[in-house]
Amino acid sequence: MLYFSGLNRRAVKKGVLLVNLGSPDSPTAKDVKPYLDEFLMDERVIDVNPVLRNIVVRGIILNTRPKKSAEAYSKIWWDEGSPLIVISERFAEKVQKHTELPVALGMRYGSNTIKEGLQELKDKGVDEVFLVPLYPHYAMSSYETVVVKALEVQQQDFPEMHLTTLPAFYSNPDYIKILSKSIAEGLKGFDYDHILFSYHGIPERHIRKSDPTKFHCQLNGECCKTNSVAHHTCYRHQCYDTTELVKKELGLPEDKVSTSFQSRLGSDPWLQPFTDKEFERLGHEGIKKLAVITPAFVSDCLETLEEIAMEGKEQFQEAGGGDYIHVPCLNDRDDWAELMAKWINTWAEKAILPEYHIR
Ligand SMILES: C=CC1=C(C)c2cc3[nH]c(cc4nc(cc5[nH]c(cc1n2)c(C)c5CCC(=O)O)C(CCC(=O)O)=C4C)c(C)c3C=C
Ligand SMILES: [Fe+2]
Ligand SMILES: [Fe+2]
Repeated sequence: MLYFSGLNRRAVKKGVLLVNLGSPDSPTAKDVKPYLDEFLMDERVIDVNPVLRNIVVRGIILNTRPKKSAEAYSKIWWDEGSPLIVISERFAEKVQKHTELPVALGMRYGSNTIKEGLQELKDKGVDEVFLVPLYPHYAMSSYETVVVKALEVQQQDFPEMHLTTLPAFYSNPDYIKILSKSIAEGLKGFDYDHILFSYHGIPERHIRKSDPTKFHCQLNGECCKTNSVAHHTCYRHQCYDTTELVKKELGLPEDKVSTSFQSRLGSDPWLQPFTDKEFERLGHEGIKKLAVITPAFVSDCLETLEEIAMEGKEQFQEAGGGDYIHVPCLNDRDDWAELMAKWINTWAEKAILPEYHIR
């Protein structure tokens, strides 16, 4: 479909690039190593000076982590490949059914790169791209690095292209409705004692670095309750907001819901409370039936299928807990693909981005 842009009424062709994190090519240490190298050498993931990052990543982490990670990936790998990649492909195909704009998929790390995704769009004549980082929340190690990489690639290889980016949608009312519906379906028939919302963790330092005011984010929980421009880029605030909005949408009892942060790496202070410690606490406190929700991820992946659905269950039960479920991510649900297409079509027709509320 052709659209006209600006005063000169230049015909532009619009298209969409969905971007997810990426996975290794196979669940072997040989393939996990180069993938982790690219991931952890990203200055927005391990944000220390380049010399130190090289020592920490290549001199320390990559000596042991690939083998351990490969074992974890082996437990969740599908016949078709990495769950994250397969689910993202299925999602992109479904979105394509609901929009006339060409939809391409790229990964931030590993194979199926952002460059390949943009090339696919270019081959279809696209010069106006709607960039969709597949993360509900803003973090420099997830959303921001996708945007920066896409802009770098655009400037270097596709100077004629123009990118518009979908904002973090953690509080978008339509998104919250669909997320809540998926949770309600996942909880059906499970008479829970407690629901834990577990988000991917990040170092506390990242929150301070992303604070444009440089004084708002105090990491004490109180800052997140006062309205601030800092919340556009405060991952902690946005995660708590998603929990609150779902709690409200589903009318969940206040005392049966909590929020925690998983997957920490290294010894720096990371966002707390930690999910694994929460499993122990809840088990010790006599919680018998626990449901875990993982809204930092739109697709199930290593962090949900292995760390939460497998390891988490063991940790909770070892601490005295009983029945345990992990509610799947949105994955390729029809309503989620339709919502993404609605955002895309609204942008294409009216140049309007979806509504979200900063509080
Ligand atoms: C400093 C380390 C890391 C930061 C910061 C980080 C932030 C972050 N990550 C995701 C989403 C995912 N991470 C995944 C895997 C993963 N993450 C890290 C490290 C950091 N992540 C590592 C080392 C790994 C690899 C696996 C391992 O060795 O444990 C995945 C799963 C990928 C898959 O193939 O399934 C996702 C998804 C977000 C959203 C985020 C910041 C908010
Ligand atoms: Fe991660
Ligand atoms: Fe805050």
